[in-house]
Amino acid sequence: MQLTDQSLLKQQCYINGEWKTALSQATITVNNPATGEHIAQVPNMGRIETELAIKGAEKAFKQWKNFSVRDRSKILKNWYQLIIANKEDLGLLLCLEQGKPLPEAIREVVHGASYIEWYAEEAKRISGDILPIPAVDKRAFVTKEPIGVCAAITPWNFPNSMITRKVSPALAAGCSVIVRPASKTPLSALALAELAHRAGLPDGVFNVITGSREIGDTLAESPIVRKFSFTGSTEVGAKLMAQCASTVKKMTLELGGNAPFIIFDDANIEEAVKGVIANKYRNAGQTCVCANRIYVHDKIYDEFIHQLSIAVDTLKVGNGLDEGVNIGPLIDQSAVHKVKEHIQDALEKGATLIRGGKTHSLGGLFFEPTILANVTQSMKVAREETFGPLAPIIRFYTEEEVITYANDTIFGLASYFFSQDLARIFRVSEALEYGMVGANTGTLSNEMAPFGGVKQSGIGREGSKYGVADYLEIKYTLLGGLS
Ligand SMILES: NC(=O)C1=CN([C@@H]2O[C@H](COP(=O)(O)OP(=O)(O)OC[C@H]3O[C@@H](n4cnc5c(N)ncnc54)[C@H](O)[C@@H]3O)[C@@H](O)[C@H]2O)C=CC1
Ligand SMILES: O=C(O)[C@H](O)CS(=O)(=O)O
Repeated sequence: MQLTDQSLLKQQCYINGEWKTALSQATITVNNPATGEHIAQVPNMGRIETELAIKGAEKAFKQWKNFSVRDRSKILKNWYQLIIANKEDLGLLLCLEQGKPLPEAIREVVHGASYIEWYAEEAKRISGDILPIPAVDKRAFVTKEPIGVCAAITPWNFPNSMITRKVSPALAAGCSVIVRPASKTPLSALALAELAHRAGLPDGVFNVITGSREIGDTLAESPIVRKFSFTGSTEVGAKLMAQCASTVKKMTLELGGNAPFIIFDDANIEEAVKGVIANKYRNAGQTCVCANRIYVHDKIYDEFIHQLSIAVDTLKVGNGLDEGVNIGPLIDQSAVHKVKEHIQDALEKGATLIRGGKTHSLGGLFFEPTILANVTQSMKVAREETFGPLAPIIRFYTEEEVITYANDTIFGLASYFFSQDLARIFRVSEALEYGMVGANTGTLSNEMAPFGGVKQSGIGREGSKYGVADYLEIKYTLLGGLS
C-alpha cells in the first residue's frame, strides 16, 4: 500500500496515547474486498486491554472536561485540518479496506471531517439556563455537563465518517471515547487516531481498540462507561441495548433501514432517475439509507423503468482504484448471498429481471447493478434490508395505498419521494413514519442535519445541534440563603 504518509497505516491499537499490540500478540487480518489480498493486520484484543482502555479514558475524562471550550474547539479544528490535508491517503486506506471507489472514499473522508468542523464550533454553543426565581432568597440555574466515558462500536460500510460522526460531538461535549471499529475495516479509525494525536488531543481522550466481541461485552458491562453509541444492524443494536441495561447507560443507536423511494405520477422522471441512481448504488447499495423499495405510480411505471435501465447501463463495476468505477465489490460473501437470496425469492414469486441479477463477470465479490420489476410487498426484498445494488420496483395506484405500503415496516430511518405537487409534498412528508424524509432528492446526509431513525431504526440523532445533546447531562442547581 503506497501512501504519501506511510505512517498513517497503523497496525496497532491506540490506547492512552500509545500504540499497542494485543497481550496475546494475536492479530486480525484485513483484506481488500476487491482482490482478496491481505493488506494489513491489527491486534485481536479482548477484555483485559479493554479494561485498561476504560481506566485510561476515565482518567483522561477528568482532565479533558476541564479544558476550556475554546481549547477543545482548537484541538478539534487542528484534527479537522489534518484530516483534510491527508484526505487522499485516508481515502486510499478506506478504498482498500472497504472497497468503495476512491473518489467516493475521499468524499466520505471530507464528509466525515465536516462533523469535526461542525462540532468544533458547537462546543462553544453548549449553554444552560437561568430559571425563574423560586423564592426571594433563592436562585436557580441549569448547566450542561459531559456524560463521561463513552464507548462506540461502528460498522464496516462507512469506516471513516461513522467514527467522526460519533467521536466529534463526544469530544466537543468534554467526554472521552473508546471506539471499537468493525474488524473488516479498522484502518480508517486507526489513521484518524494518529491524526488526533498529532492534533494535540490529550492521551486517553480518544482510543481505538480492535478485536473480539469481548471488547463490546466489556464496554457494555462496565459501570465506568456512561454512554454507548452503536451503528449497525437492528439485531446487534438490540443485543447491545440489553447488555447496557444492567448499568443504565445512555444509548445512541443508528440501526437498520428499509427506505421507501416513491415516484408519483406528477414527478420529474429524469430527476427521479438521477435521485435513484445517486441513492441506490452509492457504496454498492451498502448504506442504511439506500432505497430498499422503489414505488412507481402505474401511469409512469414503464417509462421510469426504461429510463432507469438506460442509466444503470452506464454504471461501471470494478476495483475502486480504477478510473471511472462507480460500483466496487460487496464487503463479503454473506453480503453477496443476501442479494442473491432476495433476487431468487422475488423471481420465484413473480418478479421480472430487467437488468443484472448475478455476480459480475469480474467474479469475487463484484455484483451487477440489478433492477427487478413487478415486485410486491410480500417478497423478502420488500421486508428485509438488502444492503446491495438491487433496485426492486413496485407498482402503485393511489397516494393512500403507497403511504400504507411505505410505512408497513418495523424500520423508520430514511424515506424519499419525488413529486412536483406542493400540497402532496407536505401531505406525504407528514404521513411518512421515518426519522428522515428526502423530497425530490436521493441524498440526505450533512453535518448540519439530525441523522437518525424512529421505530426499530434507532434512538438519538447524529449531526446538527441535536447530536451533541446525546453526550451531555443536565444539572439543576438551587442557591439558597441569599436573603
Ligand atoms: N443507521 C445507520 O446509520 C447505519 C446502520 N447500519 C446497519 O448495519 C448493518 C450492516 O453493517 P454491519 O457491520 O454488518 O452490522 P453489524 O450489526 O453486524 O455490525 C456492526 C458492528 O457491530 C459489531 N458487532 C456485531 N455483533 C456484535 C455483538 N454481539 N457485540 C458487539 N459488537 C458486535 C460488528 O463487529 C461491527 O463492528 C445493516 O443492517 C445496516 O443497515 C450500517 C451503517 C449505518
Ligand atoms: O451507514 C450509513 O448508511 C450512513 O449513515 C449513510 S450516510 O450518512 O453516509 O448517508
